[in-house]
Amino acid sequence: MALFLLCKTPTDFFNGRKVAISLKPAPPVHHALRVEEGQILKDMTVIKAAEPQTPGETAWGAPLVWGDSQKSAFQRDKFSEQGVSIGLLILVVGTYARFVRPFLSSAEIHFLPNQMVTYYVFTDNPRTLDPSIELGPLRQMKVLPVSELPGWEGLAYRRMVLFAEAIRDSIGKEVQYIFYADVDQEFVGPVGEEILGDLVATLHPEVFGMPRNMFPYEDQEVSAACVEEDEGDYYYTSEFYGGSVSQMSRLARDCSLLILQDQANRVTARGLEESYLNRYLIDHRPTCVLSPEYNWWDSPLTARVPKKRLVSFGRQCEAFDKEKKERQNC
Ligand SMILES: CC(=O)N[C@H]1[C@@H](OP(=O)(O)OP(=O)(O)OC[C@H]2O[C@@H](n3ccc(=O)[nH]c3=O)[C@H](O)[C@@H]2O)O[C@H](CO)[C@H](O)[C@@H]1O
Ligand SMILES: [Mn+2]
Repeated sequence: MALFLLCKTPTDFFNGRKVAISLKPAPPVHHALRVEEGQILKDMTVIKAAEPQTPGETAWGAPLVWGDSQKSAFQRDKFSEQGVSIGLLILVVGTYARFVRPFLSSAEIHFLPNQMVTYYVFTDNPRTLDPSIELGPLRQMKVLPVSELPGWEGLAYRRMVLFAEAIRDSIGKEVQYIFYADVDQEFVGPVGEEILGDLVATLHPEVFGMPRNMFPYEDQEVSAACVEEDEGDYYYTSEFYGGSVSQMSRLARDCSLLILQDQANRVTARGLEESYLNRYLIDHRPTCVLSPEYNWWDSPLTARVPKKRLVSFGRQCEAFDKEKKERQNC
């Protein structure tokens, strides 16, 4: 069954939206692949089961990081001697305010606990952070007010621009490394210095282990995010990525240009920001690839991992059926 088509032949792969001017939440990958809830395509299960579980390196020689590997332990030792400063960017707008406290509390415990971390909270409502959250001695928080981002549509178009400007104007002068994380997640296991690198991207847990022709890259040729059939090594998640200041500055700037180009042409990539990020990461291969331990949720397609470290509750909810969504207050 051909589940993926070329840029030249736009299809209804993602809900029949050739040109989606009004934005709709991106469908979970198992929906995009037409897998019914709880029912996995038999051949796909075989393909996924046959994949090596914890490869240590990418085809281009970048480390593929599993937190409990020896290489990761070595990397942690190396950095623990020198000390680094890291900025963690989160966006908290509208109803997503409900996620910020659990997110930050979990980051205090698990996210680079022995390093200098500054949380940069982009929010339309700084009061969300009252009363202030108690932070560890090496940690601080900076609130960056954002305005006029009505709904997801405004956010999706403006988010990368916001980051690019903030990195250029302030953040870039204050820290050595910058990570972005979706706020609808929680750290549930240690995330240490093994994640540090120049350009760091995380493998999408539902796509990891699938053959290349199943990757849900953008396929509309009119989109700046379009990926040709012979391109692409991995499909990355948009929920967690990072790198050095210069690399993150370039990533945010270039992705925002791709997004603005599509906006001008009244086109939207079907996977929204994830599509633009994947396009960028094909043109600029990551120097460090994080395994799905660093972006995990439970769904029929999710790869099994030795340890869960960062779990997406937002995407977890999307993977539930209607009844479970109600039970879990999604
Ligand atoms: C908005 C959107 O398309 N979400 C869909 C997208 O999740 P995603 O995980 O790609 O997006 P998301 O809903 O988590 O939004 C990304 C991030 O933007 C911020 N944010 C977003 C919206 C908002 O009203 N306020 C706010 O602060 C927040 O930090 C959030 O974590 O793909 C999922 C499947 O894989 C589901 O289909 C989600 O419904
Ligand atoms: Mn999310």
